[in-house]
Amino acid sequence: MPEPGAAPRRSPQGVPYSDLPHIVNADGLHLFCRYWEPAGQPRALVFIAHGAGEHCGPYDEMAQKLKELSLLVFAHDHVGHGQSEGDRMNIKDFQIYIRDSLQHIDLMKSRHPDLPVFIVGHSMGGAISILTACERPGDFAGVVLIAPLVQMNPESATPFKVFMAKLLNHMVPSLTMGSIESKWLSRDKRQVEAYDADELNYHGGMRVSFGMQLMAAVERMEREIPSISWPFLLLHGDADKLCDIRGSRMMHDNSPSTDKKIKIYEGGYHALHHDLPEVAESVLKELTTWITEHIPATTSQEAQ
Ligand SMILES: O=C(c1ccc2nc(C3CCCCC3)oc2c1)N1CC(N2CCN(c3ncccn3)CC2)C1
Repeated sequence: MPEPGAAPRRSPQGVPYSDLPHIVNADGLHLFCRYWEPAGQPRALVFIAHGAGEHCGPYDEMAQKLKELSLLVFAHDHVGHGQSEGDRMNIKDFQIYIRDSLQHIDLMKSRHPDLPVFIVGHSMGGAISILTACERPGDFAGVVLIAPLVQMNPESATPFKVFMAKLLNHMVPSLTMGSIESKWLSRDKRQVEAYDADELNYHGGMRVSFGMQLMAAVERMEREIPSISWPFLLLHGDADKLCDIRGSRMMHDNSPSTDKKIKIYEGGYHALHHDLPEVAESVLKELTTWITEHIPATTSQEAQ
């Protein structure tokens, strides 16, 4: 409880968190949450992990589709993103994203103990999803990964550039690197304009220290992939200029999971779920179908 008379904690946009759905993470930071609850009894829980520099608002359309299928969808803005507290798009340890995700997932599981849990993650949110599922390998009915960050692009992250990033991280960690233009992230101009106009997105350059955390997450995933046994669906565009599709191919080919699927979108850009309408529609169809097919039959259904 806040100290008596203390000023209310407010979001970066100045809104008191007492007026916003939120959780407080282990570091005392307020994380803005969104919930899409079906009218009747939910069939499953779905946690959406957004990517770097964005927030969970743009996943509303996806969440509404899942809610229509009686799935209870929930998400939060990661530390330093959107309406949550924290230094903008910066983190001292990537594990914080995973810890906070597990905190939110555990909260929702405590409210719905008998429901299967799924995770959907995009880009860096895909890395968060993978490492979260790796921490609780038996807890998730499935993981859907949309253009996940799994591997660095060998053209952009050359050994020399990685060496320089590590050197700069020791010298000037807050130095910002160049950022990819949003027009290379989606072929739908309206989506690009909406992304660029969204003030809840981070539009600055990526700090070297943040890039190092992403690289550390990539190295962690490389070590984890040979032991991944949970079900997953990978959706990736082969024209992705940010998160190399080779990472998704490597995960699909090298994980021992017996329930894995990869769907490649020819010409697809990074933000597949916000790419051309026919691609975005297909992504929604693929993930909603895959999730509903992976909801275990309930004992009452089995009895029929
Ligand atoms: O999670 C990410 C993201 C951002 C920058 C990244 N840089 C790396 C490299 C850096 C060097 C070390 C290895 C990793 O990985 C990144 C992931 N993103 C980009 C965000 N998406 C959100 C949706 N987008 C969108 N939406 C609508 C219209 C246009 N774009 C595209 C950008 C999420």
